[in-house]
Amino acid sequence: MAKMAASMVEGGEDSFRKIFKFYRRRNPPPDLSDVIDFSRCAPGEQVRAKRAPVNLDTAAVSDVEATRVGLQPVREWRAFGLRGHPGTRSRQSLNKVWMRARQLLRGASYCEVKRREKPALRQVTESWSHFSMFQELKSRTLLERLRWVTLGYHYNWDTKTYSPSSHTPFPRDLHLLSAHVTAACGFPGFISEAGILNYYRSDSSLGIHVDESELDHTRPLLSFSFGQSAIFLLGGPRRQDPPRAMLMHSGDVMVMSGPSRLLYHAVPRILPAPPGRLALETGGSIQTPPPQEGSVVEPVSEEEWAVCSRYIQSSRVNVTVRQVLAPGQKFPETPRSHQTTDPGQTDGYDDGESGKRKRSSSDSPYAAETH
Ligand SMILES: O=C(O)CCC(=O)C(=O)O
Ligand SMILES: [Fe+2]
Repeated sequence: MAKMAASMVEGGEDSFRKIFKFYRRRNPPPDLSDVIDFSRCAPGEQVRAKRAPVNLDTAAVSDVEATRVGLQPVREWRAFGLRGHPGTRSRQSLNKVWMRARQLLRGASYCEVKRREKPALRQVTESWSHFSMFQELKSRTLLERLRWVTLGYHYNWDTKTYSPSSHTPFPRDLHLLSAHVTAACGFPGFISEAGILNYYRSDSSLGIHVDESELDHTRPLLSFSFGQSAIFLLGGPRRQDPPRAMLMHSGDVMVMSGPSRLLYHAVPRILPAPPGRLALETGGSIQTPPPQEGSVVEPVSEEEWAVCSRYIQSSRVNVTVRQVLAPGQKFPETPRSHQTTDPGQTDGYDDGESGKRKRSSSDSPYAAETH
């Protein structure tokens, strides 16, 4: 079975879609032996050929700065790159930084939320206060329906653009967290301008896509994962390039930078978190974590913390943070529409089965449901 995924990699044209379907399959469940699990790499261990340790700039972020945003000191992070990734020439096409993230599901309480409502499939954009958002989320059914939230420059799913007319201030704590992670990875001066939070239930998936709507691609894209684990497929610069499968666990941070910034990727499957993994985030209980001295992270109420802790026992939350503009760059007068696929593809985010899923403003391209 492991051979099956491997042979698809040689398959050419549709190999990404085939592998996506292979990992999404319910019956029989797929063999996961080809899926890279960075968490199984002990610190200092000589990693297999595919993986390579990444040098972090430990001087870029002081221990105090790291602690303030909920990070461990940089010297304690375990960072890996992916060597010889198919479709890239980079020997370190992917940096994966391991950290202990203390704050969870914070995105669910950020204001200005876009959400999709079922069964009316109505997309609404609303300004919600922190409090009313939380009140809404307490309703189990609403929480189950939540698929995505946007921050900063809100992404327009129809035009695939960001614009200055749809903007709310980017949360300071998430920006500082992102700026410290990028600085430690060798990218100082990162400005967090847009965020997309994806909420995954156990049967959710995210279709094959590339994130290219940002106007400056020289800046890295960050991805923070919380809750249940996911199989993440990282392909090449062309839609059909075969992907490599890896696990994203709670607390993982992925930094897509350099040539890997514009690689196709997808999430075909959500998997239960390894035993004990979520205890890191919840501190082993559903009690609110004690406030850290000097912390920049907004405090959460006990009630809010309990809802979030419960939610991630069965769901996955992924937060991507993007810099949209280069320093000093302005939005064009007439926004250009971005295609998120290579020529020939009409649908930016597909679910691995061409034509099956049509996108519109009432149908979020993110966290595509499998059913
Ligand atoms: O959920 C993930 O790990 C990936 C999310 C992603 O690719 C995106 O938001 O563009
Ligand atoms: Fe993406």
